[in-house]
Amino acid sequence: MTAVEVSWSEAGPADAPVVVLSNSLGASRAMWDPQVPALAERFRVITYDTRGHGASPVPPGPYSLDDLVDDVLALLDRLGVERAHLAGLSLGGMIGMRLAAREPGRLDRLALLCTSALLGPRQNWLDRARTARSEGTASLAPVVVSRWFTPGFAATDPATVDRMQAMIAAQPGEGYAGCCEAIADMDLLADLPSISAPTLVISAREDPATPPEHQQAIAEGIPGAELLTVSPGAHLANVEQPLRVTGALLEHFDGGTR
Ligand SMILES: O=C(O)CC1=CCC(=O)O1
Repeated sequence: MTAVEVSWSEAGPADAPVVVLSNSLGASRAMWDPQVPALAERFRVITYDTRGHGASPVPPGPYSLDDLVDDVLALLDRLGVERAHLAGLSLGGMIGMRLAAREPGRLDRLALLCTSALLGPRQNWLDRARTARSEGTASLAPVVVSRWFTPGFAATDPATVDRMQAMIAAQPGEGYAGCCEAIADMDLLADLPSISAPTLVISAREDPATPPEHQQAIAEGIPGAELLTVSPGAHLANVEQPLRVTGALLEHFDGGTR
């Protein structure tokens, strides 16, 4: 499939090093709102909506992970950006790993949050895709959002949970389904040893969607990768732990070590 022109925004100085933020399944680029202001003090921050999500085009699925990578590369080309840092959460991290393995020359530093290199069972993703197409994403949103936050966070900040559930329900069924099919057919385990970008892997201890052993496997597979675990936190750890996650991203993209 040819690349689509994804919808994007930018913040920060135009001449600063570029950080691209890649969203999870079911989210728009607004999921990065807790990180953008601080990152934009030092970086040109580019957020975009993965195809099938937010304001991006929704071509008929299935999509492949390589399609989603092609969209990011096309965006960088359109913006005249030769190299960038990239942070991706969940599906965004899968896109980041594949991009890092395929096009190492386009990537400086990589941050992988709450993601996986192999997320089965395949049939579950195909079933979820079918439900998204037949019943819409609103039917999936309550279960999906229950994995995004710990019960403690949901009790103290129900407004954020409601907002995130509405975000999931607003995603087009076809776009969500196409991305589920990309995950169904994804296996990045063989890509990990060839990733040369300095990589920070962020894990959330209470994440039921991509449990910490998935990030452990990624950190063991990518040469020199660093692993940071935050807690409490579930799948959308950047929202539940904004200060911790933003601080870690700033330090990593600045080239520091913890
Ligand atoms: O929605 C989920 O179950 C968790 C998830 C997998 C890939 C992604 O982006 O979110």
